[in-house]
Amino acid sequence: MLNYVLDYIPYIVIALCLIYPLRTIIYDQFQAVLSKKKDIDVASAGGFIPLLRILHAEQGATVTSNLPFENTISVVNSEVMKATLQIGDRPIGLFKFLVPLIGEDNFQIFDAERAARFKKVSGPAFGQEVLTTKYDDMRSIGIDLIKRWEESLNLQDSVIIRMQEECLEFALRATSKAILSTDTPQDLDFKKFKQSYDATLSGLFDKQFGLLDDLREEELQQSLNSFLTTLSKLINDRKNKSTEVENTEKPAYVKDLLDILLTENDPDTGCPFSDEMIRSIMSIYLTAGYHTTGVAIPFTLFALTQNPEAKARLQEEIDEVLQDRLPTLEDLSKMDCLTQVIKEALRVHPPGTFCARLIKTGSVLSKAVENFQVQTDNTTILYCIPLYHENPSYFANPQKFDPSRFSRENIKNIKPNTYCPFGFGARMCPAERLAMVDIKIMVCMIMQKFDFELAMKVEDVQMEERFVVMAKNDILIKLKPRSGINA
Ligand code: HEM
Repeated sequence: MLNYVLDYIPYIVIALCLIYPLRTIIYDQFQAVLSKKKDIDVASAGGFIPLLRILHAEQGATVTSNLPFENTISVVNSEVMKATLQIGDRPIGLFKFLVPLIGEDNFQIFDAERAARFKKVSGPAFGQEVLTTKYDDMRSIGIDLIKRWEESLNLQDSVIIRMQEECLEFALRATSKAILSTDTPQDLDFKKFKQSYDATLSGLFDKQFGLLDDLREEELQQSLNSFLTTLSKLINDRKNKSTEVENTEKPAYVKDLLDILLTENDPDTGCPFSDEMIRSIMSIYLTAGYHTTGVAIPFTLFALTQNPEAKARLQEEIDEVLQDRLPTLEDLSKMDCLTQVIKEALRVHPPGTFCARLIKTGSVLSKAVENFQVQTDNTTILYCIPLYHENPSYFANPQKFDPSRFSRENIKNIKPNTYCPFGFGARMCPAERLAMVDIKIMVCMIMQKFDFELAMKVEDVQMEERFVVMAKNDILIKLKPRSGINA
């Protein structure tokens, strides 16, 4: 045995001599392998949400390192969300990319007190009264779309719809109706308005990552100008109309958001809202309501195509409640199964990526958050919405699409501060009710009129992080006629 080992000694010595001069290179390579995980960034992770998924898997509920922003941590914990419910400040940098669209001084980054004062004034714009007044108009937009699809169906047995694209159109129209009123000018070229808006949002989003070449930069500037000019025209038309109405007899009228901005004082200055601020606020509300609602509808339909039992149950409810008539606002509020399906779809496919709060120096947080390394020292907390929704300690079997989680019996079992498609606390979405009605109108009327199935491979339904999480290749839905209402 000893002889056997001795035979190899010369080889070992030669190998060591060869390796020794290369020791630094080998060490560097070894370090590179070890640190590879640390180098992971948004691009190599495949997006910001996948990056957060990886970092949370490595670091636990609180991620304090390797985030692409300074003084920022990411937390997936209901106690931390609870402790920060009252915090109403956001970090300024987060929405900087939208400044060309919404201006430097914009509601998204109003500090807590200013935002609260504004919300008090604008709150009624999303109340029940406005919803009731606007409901028929919003539903008519849905009916227009459905009629268009039916016309295509007259010529063939089935039709394939780019559902995301179509529902984005619905969402932009419905949100405009809700906040800008029904009397949008006749000469508005809606397609152009939508195109310029889409190009603006997409251009601004990519620009922050340095992804615009000169051609797209030029396109962005043109689209932005076109969008802002049209928006100003809409606002001015309405302003003139308000004066006409004021000069004549004032009808009993429920104020929408634009009415409020045109008639109330800015609580911050005590003077009328400036034209610039009105345009900024309208831009923010449109932007916040458009893509979010527009993607929520196709993702709900997609989830139903993959869950035939839930689909059959919902179909039964729709047929039972509505028989052959159009859904009223009251009908929609009675349809429990519809609400549960949409809530579960928003859990599995939340349009929003993350919420953010700035914990200013001196903010007082409850003791409960001490364990989560949240310093009250000018720190931004990110709350990644999908990570809350897919956490198995909050939602058992989270990958399963199970609308019954939101049934009257089960909903009390959902841990508070874990379900957050519309955000949470002081800066929660002010238009949850409006958004739910918009989604319900479309899902309900589509199911009343059509049988539907997915018209693409499931694996081709891919998420793409834009301003919201969108379907990269759209969601293709095949529609076939079924006996239903005569809209
Ligand atoms: C499915 C549809 C929608 C979803 C999923 C959604 C989601 C969200 C989320 C996650 C936030 C951030 C909340 C936070 O920071 O805690 C937010 C804020 C906001 N949303 Fe929505 N939203 C939807 C529809 C709408 C609509 C239709 C409008 C208006 C017409 C709207 C207006 C706003 C505004 C103005 C804010 C900022 C609130 C603030 O800064 O205090 N959203 N939304």
